[in-house]
Amino acid sequence: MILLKNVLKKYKTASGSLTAVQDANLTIGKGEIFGIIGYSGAGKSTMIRLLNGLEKPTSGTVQVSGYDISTIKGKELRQARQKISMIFQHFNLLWSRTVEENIAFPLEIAGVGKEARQKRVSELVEMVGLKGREKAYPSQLSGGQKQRVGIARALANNPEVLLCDEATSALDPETTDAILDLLLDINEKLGITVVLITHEMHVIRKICHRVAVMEAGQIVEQGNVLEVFQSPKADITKKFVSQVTESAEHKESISQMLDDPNSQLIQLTFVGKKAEQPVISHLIRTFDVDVNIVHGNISATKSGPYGTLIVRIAGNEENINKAIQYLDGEDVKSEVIQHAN
Ligand SMILES: Nc1ncnc2c1ncn2[C@@H]1O[C@H](COP(=O)(O)OP(=O)(O)OP(=O)(O)O)[C@@H](O)[C@H]1O
Repeated sequence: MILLKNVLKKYKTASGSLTAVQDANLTIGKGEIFGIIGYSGAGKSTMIRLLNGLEKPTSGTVQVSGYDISTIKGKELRQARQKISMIFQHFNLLWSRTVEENIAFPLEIAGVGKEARQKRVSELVEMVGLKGREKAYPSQLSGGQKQRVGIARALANNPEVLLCDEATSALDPETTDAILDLLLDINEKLGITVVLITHEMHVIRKICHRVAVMEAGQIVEQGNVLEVFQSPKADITKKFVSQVTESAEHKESISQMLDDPNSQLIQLTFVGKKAEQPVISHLIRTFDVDVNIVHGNISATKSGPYGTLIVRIAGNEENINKAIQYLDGEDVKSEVIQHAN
């Protein structure tokens, strides 16, 4: 459905050339929800503009829905763009038009007749949960309702790909979750491919199947969301994962416990069925160690549950090491927590 091959994008700037994306290779399957996460300046917006043809790569290939976006122009590019729709952080609605007129707008542009337009608009209003608000103007809507209009408008012409540009970044946590649930529902009902860019790991955890992590223009890590949560490799990925698993308060209390010379703090990561097995009680019975649970957390991802448990293991060094080896053998990822340098 989407293929990026060796994509390089350089911008010309007053002080020379700036590399915004380099060595980007991605394959996104039909019907997938794929997240691209990175901090500001990582190159996410450039990636999305490469996907909808607003930018051409300096070199490399971008293919979407069977179109070679990196080379096509004019009429062919316009046709391709009808299959690729987009929603935005600040909604980009027409303020002088009502909800139904906003949703009808892309249908008018596509030359859809009045009757068919009305029918489609009412289907879309129903789908995004805006029934009863058809005649309202954007200024009379909450942020979440505005994004619902944005989503309905984006779906009007039955696109194959929906690009979401920080679509929940302007919303409060509860509204964010409601909009993410709507995107999930639409993806399941319509089989539409969703590509979203975000700086929030919560968004990735909640709805994405796979994720690519970007830093300084490069994809530093990509994979199945559950696997990335369980074994983040790049430092930046570890930071993103800790966004959902650790609070600042929790980091502080952990840091105070690290000074005890007779125990080790271990972070255990469980996925799927492992989260339900009696690993800890076995640990205490088999090895001569004491185990104290310091912190526990379990989150749902699109592909199953993911849990972290921080335990303090006390005993002699040999027994602690044996206990850690046992945990590794059980396929539970364990990591000794040390002071950050
Ligand atoms: N049109 C442009 N001309 C010159 N430089 C640009 C242009 N667009 C983006 N850049 C630069 O490319 C780099 C990547 O920017 P990009 O907007 O893709 O990152 P981002 O991850 O989306 O960040 P943000 O969330 O802040 O937009 C940045 O250094 C940015 O300044």
